[in-house]
Amino acid sequence: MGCSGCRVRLNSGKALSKVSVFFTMVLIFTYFFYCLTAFCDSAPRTIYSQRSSDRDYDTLDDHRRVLDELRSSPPPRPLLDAPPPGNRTDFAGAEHMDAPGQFPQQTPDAAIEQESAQNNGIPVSNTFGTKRFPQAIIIGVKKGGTRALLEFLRIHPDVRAVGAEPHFFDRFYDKGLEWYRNLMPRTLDGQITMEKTPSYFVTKEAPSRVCTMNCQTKLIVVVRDPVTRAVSDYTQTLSKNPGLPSFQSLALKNSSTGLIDTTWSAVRIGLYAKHLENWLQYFPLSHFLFVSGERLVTDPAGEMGRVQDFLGLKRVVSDKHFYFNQTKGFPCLKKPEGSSKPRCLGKSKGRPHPQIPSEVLQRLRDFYRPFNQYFYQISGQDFGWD
Ligand SMILES: Nc1ncnc2c1ncn2[C@@H]1O[C@H](COP(=O)(O)OS(=O)(=O)O)[C@@H](OP(=O)(O)O)[C@H]1O
Repeated sequence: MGCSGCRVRLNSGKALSKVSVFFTMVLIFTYFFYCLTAFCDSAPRTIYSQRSSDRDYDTLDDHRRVLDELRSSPPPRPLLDAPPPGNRTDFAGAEHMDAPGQFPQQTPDAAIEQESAQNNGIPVSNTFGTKRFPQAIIIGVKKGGTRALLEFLRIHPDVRAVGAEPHFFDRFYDKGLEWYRNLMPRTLDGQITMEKTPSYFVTKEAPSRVCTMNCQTKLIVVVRDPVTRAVSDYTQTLSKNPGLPSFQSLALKNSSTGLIDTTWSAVRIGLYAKHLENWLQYFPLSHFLFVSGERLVTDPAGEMGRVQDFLGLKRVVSDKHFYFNQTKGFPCLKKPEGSSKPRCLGKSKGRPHPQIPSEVLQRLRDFYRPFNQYFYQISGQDFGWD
């Protein structure tokens, strides 16, 4: 009895081991089948496939890290390797307004990143719309009021603009048009892409280059009395280099003759007619809008009306967006895009100018007069600087 029990146990043991061998074989077969059809993730890989997979993770990590860095820290990094001495504050985000804040002055990358950050962390601008070449560019003039104009325009829901100055058509042209297009914010159909780089107006090659991108581009030039503009330019340089020689010693070739030194950029930039002639070789006058830098201060809404008409936009930006800030001495925005606070431009916009001897200013005024007259003639607008 005892032995027959042993046999039964022996037989059932054999049957069990046969079943387990069968299942093991099935498992091994299935495993190899999956490996052969490349679905097997746990199979040992070749060195190449391991590397490429690591690379995928690295890339993802890199993207995540860069995005995190951009989100967590405001971007103090200068956009472009070497911004020109006269424009550094435009890149570094170094401009601070009198209370309660400042307009964005940051790198293109950061400006683009901020667009997504502004949507409660939902990268709306990264997912919708298309990066397009600008249909309109503020090409000048330096110290004319270009930042104010761009920030006023950015209130408009149909305008999307790069925050910083890309300097593509003067300094970074060799990076190629795709590089430039990539700096642009995404826009939906019907929205206008814009940028401002005031040095384009005085860059010889800029007109042909802009035309190579698109000869239909609309061009906006903010012009200001060239004498005040020169002093403003000098003030900016002086703020970065307190040891700078006096304005008069730079503006005059020699004090006894009173001849103006036209090689000094602060003087040369104010020869608007000369620079405009260069642009008119590539663009008809109808492609230009000349904005008065003076009226942009005294009547921002009026000047913005002209700009919106020129761009074919609905007149959205109006009186109700501005108030005159007595402390700043300039118009400020009641409620700029993405903020609930009223804001003025940074400290480097609208700063006090040093006292310049009146005879030097008069000498400059006399020098500019014929150029101004000629500019009024070509542009068809009298800015009343004389
Ligand atoms: N609303 C408002 N707030 C402050 N400043 C204003 C404003 N509107 C025009 N301006 C004038 O803009 C001048 C600076 O011009 P830009 O922005 O073209 O300068 S830059 O070329 O970008 O450096 C700046 O020149 P300065 O007064 O010499 O600082 C201002 O006079």
